[in-house]
This record gives sequence, structure tokens and C-alpha cells, in this order.
Amino acid sequence: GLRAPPDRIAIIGAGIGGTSAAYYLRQKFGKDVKIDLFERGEVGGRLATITLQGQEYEAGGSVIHPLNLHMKRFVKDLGLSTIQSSGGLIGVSNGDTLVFEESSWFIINIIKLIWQYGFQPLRMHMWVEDILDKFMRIYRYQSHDYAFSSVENLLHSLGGDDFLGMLNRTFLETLQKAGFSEKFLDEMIAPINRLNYGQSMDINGFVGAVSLAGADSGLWAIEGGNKLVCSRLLQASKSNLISGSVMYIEKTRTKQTGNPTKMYQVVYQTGSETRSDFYDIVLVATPLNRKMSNITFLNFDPPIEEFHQHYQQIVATFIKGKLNSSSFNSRALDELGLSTILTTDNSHLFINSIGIVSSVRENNNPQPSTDGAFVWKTFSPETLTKEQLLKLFLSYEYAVKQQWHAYPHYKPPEKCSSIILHDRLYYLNAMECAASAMEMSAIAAHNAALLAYHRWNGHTDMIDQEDLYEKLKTEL
Ligand SMILES: Cc1cc2nc3c(=O)[nH]c(=O)nc-3n(C[C@H](O)[C@H](O)[C@H](O)COP(=O)(O)OP(=O)(O)OC[C@H]3O[C@@H](n4cnc5c(N)ncnc54)[C@H](O)[C@@H]3O)c2cc1C
Ligand SMILES: CC(C)=CCC/C(C)=C/CC/C(C)=C/CSC[C@H](N)C(=O)O
Repeated sequence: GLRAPPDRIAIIGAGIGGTSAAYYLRQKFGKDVKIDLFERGEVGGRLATITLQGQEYEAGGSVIHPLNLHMKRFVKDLGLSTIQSSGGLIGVSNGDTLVFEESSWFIINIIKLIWQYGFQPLRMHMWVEDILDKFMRIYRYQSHDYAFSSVENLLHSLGGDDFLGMLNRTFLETLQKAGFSEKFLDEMIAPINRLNYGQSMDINGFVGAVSLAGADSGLWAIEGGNKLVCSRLLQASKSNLISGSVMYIEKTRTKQTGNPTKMYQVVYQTGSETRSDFYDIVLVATPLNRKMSNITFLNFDPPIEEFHQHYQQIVATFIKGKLNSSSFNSRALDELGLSTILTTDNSHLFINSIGIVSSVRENNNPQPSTDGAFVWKTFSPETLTKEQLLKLFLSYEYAVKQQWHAYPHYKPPEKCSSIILHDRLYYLNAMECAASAMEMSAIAAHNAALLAYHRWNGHTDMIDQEDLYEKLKTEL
């Protein structure tokens, strides 16, 4: 049976996690519940664009996988358009020379790959595909309304002990065990990790697999900027956006008269004013650590302790200029013709990657300006100095940076925080301990909305069901 829907729900954070949670909560609880979405910065969060000389570029989350079905669904349901975002030739530099260089001839590439690495690239492709295959079971579970109370339970239902094991081992250990060679891991896989997560092969195996999926073909983005999906979800969910910074979430001491269910008081700052409101259900859709959200939990028994997940700093720098190809390669001084250069872990370069970018309105075919300059984006752990920029570029017109607490610093064994922090208080970004990506936040949001709904209605049979895959197989 169903009880009356809650009166008011608060969501903290209007990134892809918070806005998709609003969307799914509206679907589950119906039109009468009042949903407040708190945001202290911009709607979109880590999905953001930067405007340079009148052109917008993705400065945060930029590419989406062709099998990220929630993101695909949003685009369709919200009337957005897509652009293709992979393309161009890739090279890998160790700081002195290019250890791998893609050719524009398909067949030459195949021969080069086999020559350098045997059948390892093909085996790796199959390894990632196998994981992706199991990962995709989540869509089936969620379309049947099943929810999970922890990240571990969710992963276990997708791929059993093998999936859970990936959280506890480094990516390096995982791939060495699978028989991949050191040369291949150093020259191909580590550079992809450095591009996608700014980290070494010591990240957990699961995020490693997601990182490799992020190097698949067919990657896409939302025309006009990925952040548009957030503002559209917000609109479609008919929630109320509150521009303010949440400071405390307090468990109310006594039952309020008239409405015994409103358990939580959310205290927030807007402008110079401090305000507060009472809610039946609260979803936290931002990483809980002091640097990123600074939210304190008051009056909970047992107490909700401070979270210490360390987030990796990444600086994205946009530079319009002419690349100095000799900083990546001792041989050729002429134009490399590469559009992305990755780096190996042992390179003494101060950047993780550098690539030509197109604006959020161009389908992937970036053109140089009349003097031959492109817009490049680098990722680096630290802000680039002028001296470093002049090493990378023969000349440049501008260099503009955007700094992020980008994603967790992965360090297996991964201890994931609970999704249920208290009775009706949920934490979406607990999911990031497995892997951080737009689709992971959307999956966490769908899960939290289902979890909140089932717990509100006492439907315990819809939570943490064992052997779901087998159960749903027969239910075609
Ligand atoms: C440089 C970079 C590149 C990336 N590239 C990709 C990519 O190519 N593909 C991909 O899939 N993923 C990528 N990611 C990861 C992806 O962007 C994130 O996983 C995803 O956007 C996280 O969304 P979220 O809603 O969970 O969190 P966030 O986007 O961080 O949203 C949290 C929101 O909460 C707000 N907030 C925090 N504290 C408070 C408070 N106290 N009160 C009110 N509001 C608060 C914040 O302002 C923020 O807007 C990238 C990330 C970065 C940084
Ligand atoms: C969740 C699944 C199954 C797939 C997601 C794959 C994906 C798109 C991973 C990318 C993750 C990420 C954090 C990328 C960072 S930067 C990469 C981008 N190419 C850029 O240049 O900005």
C-alpha cells in the first residue's frame, strides 16, 4: 500500500546528481510534493562552460559514453541535441619522445598497435566490454524500480564478488593479474588514466574500467554545453531553486505540532541572511567534505561524523596558441598533426594531457584561426607558470584556467560511505568512491529517489534484493 506522499523534500546541490534526483523524485512521488533544490554556485556544478572570445568550451565534465543510458534518455526527454566529441589523432609522450603516435590510416594503426603491443589492445577492449555489459544491468534493475542501500550492494548485484573485488585492488594489480604487459600498461593505459582521472595506476580497478570506457569511440556531448541538462532537469521537475549555501542539517529535537513527519531542519545562508526550513526527506547531492560543501550535521544520534574523502585538484587551462611540438618529441620539429597528446606516468612533463578543443556548438572539426593557432586544453595538477606555458607553446594569445576539486583521490581498498546517513537522509555522492562520472551521479540519483520512495512506503522488498539478475531474466 501507499501512504500519503511527503510534504517537502530538500536536495542539496544542483549538479547532475541533484537535478536528476529532483526529476526522479517528481516521477515517483507525484505532483504534490514540494521539492526545494539548494545551490550555492551555478546550476550544473562540475558541468560548466568557460567563455573565451565569445566561444563556449566545456571546462568540467565533457564527454559522455554512447551506452550512458540515463544521460541519453535526458537528452531525448528534454529536447536537447548532441554533438560528437571524439576524433583527431592521439599521441603519447614520455616527456622526451612519442612512445605511441596514431596514424590517420586505419590499417596502419592496426599494424602499429599489433607491432608494438600484440593482441593486448584487443584483449583490453574485450575486458572493458565485459565489465560494461554487467554494469548495464543497472538500467534493467532501475526500470523495475529496484533500489540499493549501499554502493557495495549495488555493485555486487551487477557483477558479484568480482565487481566488489575491483574496489579493493589497484587497477595495476587487476590488470597485471589479467596478464597485461608492463609496456602496454605504461604506454597506453596509464596515460588514459592521467587524462581522465589525473591519477596513476594505483586507482581502484572499477574506476580504471570507467576510465577506459572514457576512451571508447562514439563519445558525445550536449550541444550548447553539458550543463544544459541540469537546468532542463530542474525545469522539468518543477522544483524550487534556492540560491544559498546550506550550513547545517539538524535533526529536529521534538516532533513539531501539526506535522510529526518533518524530521530535518535545513539551515542555509542566502546573501547575508540565515534562513531555515523543515523537511520530511533530505538528499545530499554534493561531496561531503569541508572544502567542497562544508555541511555540518547537528543533533544526530549516533552522530554523523565529518567526511574526509580527499578530492584531487585538477587545473584545466585553455590556451589559444601554436604548440611547440618539440616539448613532446625530440625528433620532429615540424607540426605533429596530433590533436591530443597524453603523457606517461614517469614523464617529467608538468601536464597530464593536452588536446585541441571545439566549442560546445561545433561538431568535432576544430579549425585554426588564420595564423594557425588552435584552442588547446591542458589538465595539470598545479597551475601552469608562464615559463611552463612558454615551453609548451611557440606563442599564445591567451591562457585562462579553471581549477577543480575534480574527483576523489582513489586509493583502494575503497571504503565507501553509506547512502543512508539517517532514516530519511540520503547521500548520493557516496557513489563517487567507485567512480566519478556524470552517468554515475545520474545512477546514484535514480537509486536514491527509488530508495527514498520505497522506504517512505515501507516497501522493503524493493531494496537490496539478492539475485536480481536471475529474477529479472525470466520476467521478459
Ligand atoms: C575537469 C573535469 C572533467 C571531467 N570530465 C568528465 C567527463 O568527460 N565525463 C564524465 O562523465 N564525467 C566527467 N567528470 C566528472 C563529472 O563532472 C562529475 O562526476 C559530475 O559532474 C558530478 O556531479 P554531481 O552532481 O554529483 O556533483 P557536483 O557537480 O559537484 O554538484 C554539487 C553541487 O552542490 C553545490 N554545493 C556544494 N555544497 C553546497 C552547499 N553547502 N549548499 C548548497 N550547494 C552546495 C555545488 O556548488 C555544486 O553545484 C569530470 C569532472 C571534472 C572536474
Ligand atoms: C560510467 C560509464 C560506464 C562510462 C563513463 C565513461 C566516461 C565518459 C568516463 C570519463 C570520465 C572522466 C572523469 C573524464 C575526465 S576528462 C576527459 C575528457 N576526454 C576531456 O578531455 O575533458
